[in-house]
Amino acid sequence: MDKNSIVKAEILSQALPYIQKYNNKIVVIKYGGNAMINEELKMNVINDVVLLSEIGVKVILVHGGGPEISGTLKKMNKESKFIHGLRYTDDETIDVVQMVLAGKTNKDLVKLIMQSGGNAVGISGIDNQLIVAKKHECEDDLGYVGDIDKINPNIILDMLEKGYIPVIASVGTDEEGHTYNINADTAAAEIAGALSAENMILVSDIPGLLFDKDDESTLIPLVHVYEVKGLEDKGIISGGMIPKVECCVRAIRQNVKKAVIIDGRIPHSILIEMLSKEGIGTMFKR
Ligand SMILES: Nc1ncnc2c1ncn2[C@@H]1O[C@H](COP(=O)(O)OP(=O)(O)O)[C@@H](O)[C@H]1O
Ligand SMILES: CC(=O)N[C@@H](CCC(=O)OP(=O)(O)O)C(=O)O
Repeated sequence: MDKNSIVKAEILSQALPYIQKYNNKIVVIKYGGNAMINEELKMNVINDVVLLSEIGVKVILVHGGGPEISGTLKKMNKESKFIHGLRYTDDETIDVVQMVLAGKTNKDLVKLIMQSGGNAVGISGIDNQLIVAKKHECEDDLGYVGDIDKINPNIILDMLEKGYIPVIASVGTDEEGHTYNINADTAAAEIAGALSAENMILVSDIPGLLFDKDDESTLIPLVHVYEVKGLEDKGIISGGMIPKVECCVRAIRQNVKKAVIIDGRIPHSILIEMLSKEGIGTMFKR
């Protein structure tokens, strides 16, 4: 008997309890733009998403695309400005955000899922008023950056029911029809919360939450919600990590059982997180 076959069978059999645990359960995966840059890694992430869907997990893919938005703005000679991890979004920028996120990035991901053998439908938070937004409140005026007022999840449930993987771009709209730029981590957390998801996974290009953001060996594997304030006060959480961590906390507070930040650069990081006892990245717990 080939030794390799035995190892493979062993791995599959160890995954069985996790496959059973997640059967028919909703899992929200947020795929960030920084982990989308390399085509090979992109295919790796997409293959994992399709595999999970094939084994009966109700996967929802919420995506960002920050670097693509910045790249398009740069071609227009417009510099991007971020305040506390959120993009300052003026009239011109919101059009670019909608065009890039709900257009190219969304449809590219749908195409990859189809190529990988899955069934996907791409929508944005504007469709069927999935994400009802309002202007983001803070001391700085960020223009058309939105906070989420309400999630209308029926369209997602209909898609899942029919066996489609919903691929969701993080833009929303208000009653007057203004479009808002929503941080994709925020969109994932509110969607996960509205659907009481079993798990929310934020796929980025960092190992997880680090004690020292410039030293990848300083991973914090587990964070309790009550510890977050202290980490913020010590300045450990900054930039794009601020919305990410806040979203994990919000998801947990809305009864999502587990929220994790994982590294999309590691092949099959989603499967390692979901189907093995080792886990990966930073897990947030109540
Ligand atoms: N404590 C920390 N641990 C890890 N990353 C951190 C930390 N504090 C700030 N960061 C920054 O947050 C970034 C991740 O956020 P972001 O770039 O918005 O990711 P994504 O595009 O995947 O949503 C990292 O690249 C890093 O520069
Ligand atoms: C308000 C705000 O900052 N919105 C983000 C939306 C895209 C996003 O979140 O993309 P990543 O997940 O790739 O960072 C932006 O304009 O970049």
